[in-house]
Amino acid sequence: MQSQAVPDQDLLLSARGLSRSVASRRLWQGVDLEVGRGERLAVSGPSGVGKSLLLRALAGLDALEGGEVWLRGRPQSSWPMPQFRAEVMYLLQRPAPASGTVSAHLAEPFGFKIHAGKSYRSEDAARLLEHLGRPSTFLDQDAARLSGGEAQLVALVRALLLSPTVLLLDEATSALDAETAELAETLLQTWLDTGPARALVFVSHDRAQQERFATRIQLLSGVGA
Ligand SMILES: Nc1ncnc2c1ncn2[C@@H]1O[C@H](COP(=O)(O)OP(=O)(O)OP(=O)(O)O)[C@@H](O)[C@H]1O
Repeated sequence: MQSQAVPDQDLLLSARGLSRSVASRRLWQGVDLEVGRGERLAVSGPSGVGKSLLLRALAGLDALEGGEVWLRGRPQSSWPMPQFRAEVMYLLQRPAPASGTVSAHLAEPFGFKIHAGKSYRSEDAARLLEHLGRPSTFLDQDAARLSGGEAQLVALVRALLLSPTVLLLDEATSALDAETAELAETLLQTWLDTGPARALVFVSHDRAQQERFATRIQLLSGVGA
């Protein structure tokens, strides 16, 4: 896997020499990655090569087998993990089931200790949803009854409200119609442009989305590929 140098002052998330096996099968090794301020890095590769597992490793959701990940130059292993995960957020294709209203679901993480100091404002949620073509009444809907695409929109808004530094999107817009997917891209672009230092890493099987949205594409090759 090749990596393109990001100037030190812009570097947010980096990885060196990552490796991963599942059931004694080596998926990848020696993986280096860098993502800098404002970047939208696409991780590309064939099905089953381990793209999701790479994003999970970057997010600190799986123990690293080899190598290290750094956030703003500080090794993942030295961060309190809840704090690291509050800054490096991973969104998967099928968000975990939610309950209550959409608004209650969006507000929920603001009650977690790690997000103390941040506060939920329903007008912020409504504004983000409006960018995604949803009226403010959407906040009152039953979160358990959302369609797959709507659940993805809510997961995205929930993450953006918490203002992470790096957002890792794993097929996180795959259930959206083409028009709404483009609205999500525009919203993410705005989020990147308006924040202090933010970056995005995403996996998408939609080649057109990858080409139109990525600022850089990094190929993940399996061992022996
Ligand atoms: N927890 C696990 N235990 C064992 N094997 C796993 C586990 N998670 C993933 N795998 C296997 O690791 C390989 C890589 O999975 P992963 O989901 O990362 O691939 P991917 O590149 O994201 O695939 P796709 O493009 O199809 O979504 C697959 O063969 C998968 O079956």
